Amino acid sequence: MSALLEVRSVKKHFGGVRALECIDLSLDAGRIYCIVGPNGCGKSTLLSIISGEQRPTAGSIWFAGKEITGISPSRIARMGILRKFQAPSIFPELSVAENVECAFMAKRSAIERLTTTRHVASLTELLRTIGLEHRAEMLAEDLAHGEKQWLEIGMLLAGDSAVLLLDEPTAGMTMRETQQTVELIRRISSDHGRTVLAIEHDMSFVAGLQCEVIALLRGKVLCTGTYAEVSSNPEVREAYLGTASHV
Ligand SMILES: Nc1ncnc2c1ncn2[C@@H]1O[C@H](COP(=O)(O)OP(=O)(O)OP(=O)(O)O)[C@@H](O)[C@H]1O
Repeated sequence: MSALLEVRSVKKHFGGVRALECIDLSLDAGRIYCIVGPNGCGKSTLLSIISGEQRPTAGSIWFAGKEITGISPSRIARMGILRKFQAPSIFPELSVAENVECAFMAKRSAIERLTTTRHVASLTELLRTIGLEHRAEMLAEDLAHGEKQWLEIGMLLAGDSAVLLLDEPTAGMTMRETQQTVELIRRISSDHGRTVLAIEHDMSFVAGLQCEVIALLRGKVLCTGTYAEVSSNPEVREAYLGTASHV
């Protein structure tokens, strides 16, 4: 089976700063991947190149067998690669259900909008997936921090997404919220078949996902493997505060 998303020999230089050096990645449909690495190693730059916000200095990005290098972020989003930033992009003055409704509206055709029974079923199912069915009528601005993040993930799911790019999805969350986010992302992959590529610093989150981990260091892929494999790699441990006990 060919990969859904491929990063081929991607470099990104900002003047003399070599943010990325010859990155190759191959992501399969429906699987979860986590990028880890110290501050400044190129994690955000890599996500920005995949989502089209930045052009690589060299190399290419391929999605579902087509080259998407240099395509605008909005076209890439319409093709099914959606990015979530740390600060949630939700409509605070709308209810939780209305927020998800907006995401459904953005993708549905006029005829589909008229088939309300099917739509109500999808809305209810989606709210259940993100654990917010009991909050459907609550204003989004009144949600707890973690719930706002789950709502935005739900909005990405409601759109025609094949790949979700998540930028530190558990930043600022309690341990319990982090654990619930692990469960949500695993459901997104197993039940909804979405590919997830997340950047994360919280190693309990990375370990909980039980996914392929990609360790970056100074713009290069240092190693890939399970959390246990990557976290026991001496170079990875060295990169995190010398012998880093938190990896
Ligand atoms: N627009 C830019 N102009 C110049 N240098 C940049 C730019 N964006 C990123 N860099 C540099 O590229 C390198 C990689 O940055 P990047 O933000 O991708 O790292 P990161 O791993 O996401 O870091 P963090 O974990 O702190 O978010 C850093 O040295 C950074 O200073």
